[in-house]
Amino acid sequence: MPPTPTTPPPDAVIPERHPQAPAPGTRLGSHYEHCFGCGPQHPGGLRIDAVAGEGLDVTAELTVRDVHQGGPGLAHGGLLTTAMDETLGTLNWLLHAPAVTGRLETDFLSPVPVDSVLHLRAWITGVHGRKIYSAAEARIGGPDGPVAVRAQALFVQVKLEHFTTHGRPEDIEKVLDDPDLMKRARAFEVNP
Ligand SMILES: CCCCCCCC(=O)SCCNC(=O)CCNC(=O)[C@H](O)C(C)(C)COP(=O)(O)OP(=O)(O)OC[C@H]1O[C@@H](n2cnc3c(N)ncnc32)[C@H](O)[C@@H]1OP(=O)(O)O
Repeated sequence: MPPTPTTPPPDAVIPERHPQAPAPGTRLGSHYEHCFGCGPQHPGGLRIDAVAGEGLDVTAELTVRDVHQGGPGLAHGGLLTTAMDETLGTLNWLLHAPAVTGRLETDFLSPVPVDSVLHLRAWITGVHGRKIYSAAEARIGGPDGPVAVRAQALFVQVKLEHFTTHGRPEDIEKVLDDPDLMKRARAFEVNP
């Protein structure tokens, strides 16, 4: 593939897994209960629950449901991009570096019928300053099935202020008022 802004530059590095990264096999759960990508409280959300891999990688599964349709009986492409975005976002946990999507490129290789189980995998391809480069794929029918969707991304590391400055105030306040410290931290992936 030709280089794009999501291709790591030659002097990007592959960092170490953070010493406090979740152990391989750990379910990462939801970072925010109302998140469209992973929140259990979201009625139509994707409820992605990624699992930490051995290295700088994660896996997840997504069952495509009726509410995810674009064409009749087929997954909406934007929805599939969201699944890639969310899975890529969980890589933050392996670096302990809160980061947001700056750029996300998605290739749709084959249609994805409703009721399909997608096997998602995401991995870090390089880090350069605040920029985290990563890639993901979604295989259909099993972890070794054909690749239906492929993505490359550039995430940019941010500070807590990114969320507290820009988020709708009532939602930020609700999170900050939560007595559960872990929930507060995870909502912003500030101290994963
Ligand atoms: C809590 C986690 C939830 C996880 C959910 C899944 C992930 C998400 O969907 S996050 C939500 C979607 N993303 C966003 O809302 C981000 C919106 N954008 C922004 O806030 C800003 O543009 C942001 C933070 C990405 C970059 O801004 P800023 O911090 O000022 O950095 P900036 O100096 O512009 O860029 C830093 C570097 O990234 C590069 N960069 C930034 N954006 C892009 C881009 N779109 N394409 C290519 N390069 C980019 C810059 O060129 C710069 O490179 P260099 O260091 O070599 O000069």
